[in-house]
Amino acid sequence: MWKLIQCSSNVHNTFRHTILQQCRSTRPTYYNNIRKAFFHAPSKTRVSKCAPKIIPIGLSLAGGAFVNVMISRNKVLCEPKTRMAGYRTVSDKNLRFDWAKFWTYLRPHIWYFIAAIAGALVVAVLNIQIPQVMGGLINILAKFTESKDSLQFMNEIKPTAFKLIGMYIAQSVFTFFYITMLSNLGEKIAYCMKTDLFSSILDQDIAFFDKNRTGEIITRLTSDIQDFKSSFKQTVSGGLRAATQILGCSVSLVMISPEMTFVTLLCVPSVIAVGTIFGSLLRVTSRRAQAQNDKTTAVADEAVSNIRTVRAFAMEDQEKELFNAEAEKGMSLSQNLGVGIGLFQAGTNLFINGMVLSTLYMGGYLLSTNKLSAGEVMAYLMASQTIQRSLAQVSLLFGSVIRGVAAGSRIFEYINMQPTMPLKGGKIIPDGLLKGDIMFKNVTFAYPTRRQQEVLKHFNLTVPAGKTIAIVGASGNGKSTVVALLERFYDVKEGSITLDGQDIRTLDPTWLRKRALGLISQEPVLFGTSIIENIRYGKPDATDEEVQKAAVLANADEFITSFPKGYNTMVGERGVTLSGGQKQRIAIARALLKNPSVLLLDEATSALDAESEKIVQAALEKARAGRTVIVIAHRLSTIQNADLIVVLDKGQIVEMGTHESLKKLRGYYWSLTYQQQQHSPAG
Ligand SMILES: Nc1ncnc2c1ncn2[C@@H]1O[C@H](COP(=O)(O)OP(=O)(O)OP(=O)(O)O)[C@@H](O)[C@H]1O
Repeated sequence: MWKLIQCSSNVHNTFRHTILQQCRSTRPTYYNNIRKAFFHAPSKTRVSKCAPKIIPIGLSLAGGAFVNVMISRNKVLCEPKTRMAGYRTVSDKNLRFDWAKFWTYLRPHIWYFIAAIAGALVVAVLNIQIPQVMGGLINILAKFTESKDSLQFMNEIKPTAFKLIGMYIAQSVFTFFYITMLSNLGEKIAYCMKTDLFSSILDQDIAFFDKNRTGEIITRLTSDIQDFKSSFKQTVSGGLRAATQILGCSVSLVMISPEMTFVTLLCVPSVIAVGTIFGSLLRVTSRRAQAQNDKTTAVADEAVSNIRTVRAFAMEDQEKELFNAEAEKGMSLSQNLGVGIGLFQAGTNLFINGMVLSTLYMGGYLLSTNKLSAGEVMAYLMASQTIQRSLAQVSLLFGSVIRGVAAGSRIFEYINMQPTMPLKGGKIIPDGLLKGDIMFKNVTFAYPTRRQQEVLKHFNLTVPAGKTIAIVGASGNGKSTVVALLERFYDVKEGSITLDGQDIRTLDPTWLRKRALGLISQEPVLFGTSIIENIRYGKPDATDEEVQKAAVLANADEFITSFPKGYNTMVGERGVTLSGGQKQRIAIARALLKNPSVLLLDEATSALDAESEKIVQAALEKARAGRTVIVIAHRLSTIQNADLIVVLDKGQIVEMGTHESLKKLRGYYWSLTYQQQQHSPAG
């Protein structure tokens, strides 16, 4: 299957240009159509009005790569397995169950599967034979209804009765065996899928998290995995047993009486046809219901994780209303699904009961004409009842299959997603050689979720190693974006960012974040563990002494050691048991522990009161020594000592200089300082 191409917009522009150039020479007749389609493209992935036919184009890419690209009705597709730097290919129909992927999970545990199948087959064979043995038993009973010779009766019935007991015991043992095997298999597959899913989610671009709500993402990890697992177990165990029993008992039925079997099975094909149509309708409803459940979870997740904001704005009622509305939509979709499944099961029951009645009618008739014995009628009834039970099980499994396939499709959608920015791989500047020279060269950038809004426009900035640069400007002017780009949370649309002369896109992102850069932001996020573990997050292999040294540097050691449990104090969820200033100093210690060459301070003291700000500021002053520092600050009083102050307005640098020179300029910076002096308590 051809894969849909996705790429970041700057890559897309180059790609578009390359396609058009090559198309002009190889497919001149389609050139205009394709050109029109590309230039009307509303987003990077879809081509709105496109060439009427499928047009394959051989495409040579930079670096000697050659791929076949296909412009289909409204999409640009490339060959499966094609890998192009900067592109990600996604399955055209994201929400289809990916059987090939599923096989990669099943394959390593195939022996469990085979063992389970073998066990289930033995059980099924026993289930098929039991009615026949039971029929024999009935025939013996019928024979002795007139005669009162109990000794003879015991002698005749013993072998058949023991055979039956043996079969029942074997049936139990093999049932235990195959269910255990299947359960193990299901757990192993679910474990592998869950870990791959989590890993894929964590590897996604930051833009993915901008687009998708946390609750929706978490649902895939929790209820979708759970649904898939239980559906898999139920379907394989129940389905396998039911299928073999239906097949085996059908053979028995034919052997006992072909005429009766003919009558019984007359209506099966039509039932299968109706079931298939019904099934696809139910699958769609099930997917919708699950998507709606995700939304409901997301609303709850947001409300609960932001409970303080909800409480502070007295928004409990509105949150409840929002949740209720989403839950109601979910309920109505699930109700529709329930009605569908109910209809299906009711129809199946009707069919099954019809089968029993016709069997009795025909059986009675054949018995009266001596074509069948009582035991044979009994065996026939038991076999047809086994089929009946199996069919009932199939109809029950149906709902579970639908839920499982929908859950699996959603899990594979995320597992198959490839981030456009790798997390690892690339150049590393060896320790000791990293200086910390930073340069933004003609950078233009728009967030992936808002492509029309250019947040930085032709932004140029040089930060020499060891210097402190402050970026100031009104809110929403792109200050934090500068930091986000340096951290490579996003890639620039145009231009480049270099560290010691190396484009950061060529550097190993893990090394860049772990070793080169230290970020301290306004809202320090701590994990719900001990203080020492929170600081150690900056360098997992740090010794206790290193942790304490970083805490001393961050002016945090004093307050930490004043706690009864010192560094082992638990901080509570997101650090709720600490004050803002304390949390911030732990975050500083965490960043300093990795000894970064570049320190990024994004409004690190803005959320603090004057007293805490002074302590944190003192910690930051110590931390600055020997590092390149980029400070973003609202309170201009905190950045007066910076070597250079850059004033941003609407994503462009409008002024640059030292505090004194900018004040003399009496421009934007001066007016910002003036406004703050007016509003400060002293002013
Ligand atoms: N993840 C995002 N997705 C889409 N747009 C964003 C995102 N983050 C920020 N923006 C937008 O980018 C613009 C610049 O935001 P940025 O956070 O860089 O401003 P700022 O100058 O740091 O503001 P503040 O001083 O208030 O923190 C704003 O218009 C903002 O709405």
